[in-house]
Amino acid sequence: MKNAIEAVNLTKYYGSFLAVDGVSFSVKENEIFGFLGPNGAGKTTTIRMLTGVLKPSSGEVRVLGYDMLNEGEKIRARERMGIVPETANPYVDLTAMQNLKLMGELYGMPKTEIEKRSIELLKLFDLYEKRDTKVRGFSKGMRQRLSLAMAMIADPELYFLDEPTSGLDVISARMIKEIIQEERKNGKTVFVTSHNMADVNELCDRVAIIRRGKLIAIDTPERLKTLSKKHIFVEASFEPMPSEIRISSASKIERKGDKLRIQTEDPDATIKEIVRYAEENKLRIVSLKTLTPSLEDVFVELVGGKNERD
Ligand SMILES: Nc1ncnc2c1ncn2[C@@H]1O[C@H](COP(=O)(O)OP(=O)(O)OP(=O)(O)O)[C@@H](O)[C@H]1O
Repeated sequence: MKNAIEAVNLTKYYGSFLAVDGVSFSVKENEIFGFLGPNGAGKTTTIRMLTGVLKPSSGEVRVLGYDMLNEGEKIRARERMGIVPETANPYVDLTAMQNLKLMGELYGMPKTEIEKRSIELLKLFDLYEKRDTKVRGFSKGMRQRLSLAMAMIADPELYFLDEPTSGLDVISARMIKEIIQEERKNGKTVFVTSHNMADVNELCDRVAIIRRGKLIAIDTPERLKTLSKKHIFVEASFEPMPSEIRISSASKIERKGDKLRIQTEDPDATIKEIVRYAEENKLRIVSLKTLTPSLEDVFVELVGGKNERD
């Protein structure tokens, strides 16, 4: 599979302040790739360099095979991208329909196609009834839905979405996430920044975590969870319940109601020991399960639980 995005040693200084520090990664075609980090970590700066809005201090960016540092190639790449910036900005004095039409014209689409696609998108985002209302009267969720609709007008191959669900009502956030997933099914690639672990966990095939301008981890959500050393527990309950149990691979054993909660860095070894222990002591295992950490646990552990530049 080809790469939709390739960033090599991407670096950005604002004056003497190093905001993005030698970041390298690639995003495969048809992947939903999450870019996760606390406030001020460098997510927006990175997405702006990837989309050609901001020139890197050094490093290389290729998007859809185009060199984003070459002006001519950048224009061709941008024709095939849909972008929702951090502060999404449909014009408030235009209606929803007018904003979509304007965007379609910017992409150079034929008039009849703009009309057809706009109606389709207004319906998809549940904005059709409001098509002739000025955006000034729209809620934040409606504006964000419209912004994504505008990014979708020319049916791009690749989306860049900066915090698309941040601060939205539940219904708008859900709708946006569903449409992102639907677009992936249609073969599209999505690069999405977020500081919301739950969203990233739910949406993304792979996640990069950025901290103080540096990439500190990049993997699937499930594999990232295994990076956590502190938060893996095995819960077991036996009949009869032993008053004491010795498990050499456990780092801590606690009684929790009718279960034993066993903290471990090696759940595989611990589970095998529990089964052996039960057999040797003629105990029946009533339940046995592994509690893996949430992506949030891992995130807090890796980034230290603080916003970057507080
Ligand atoms: N134009 C600028 N001039 C100077 N410093 C800037 C500028 N833009 C961003 N910064 C700083 O660079 C760092 C990274 O900012 P950036 O907006 O990329 O972070 P972020 O991860 O997107 O954060 P947030 O989640 O708050 O949007 C921050 O410390 C920010 O204050």
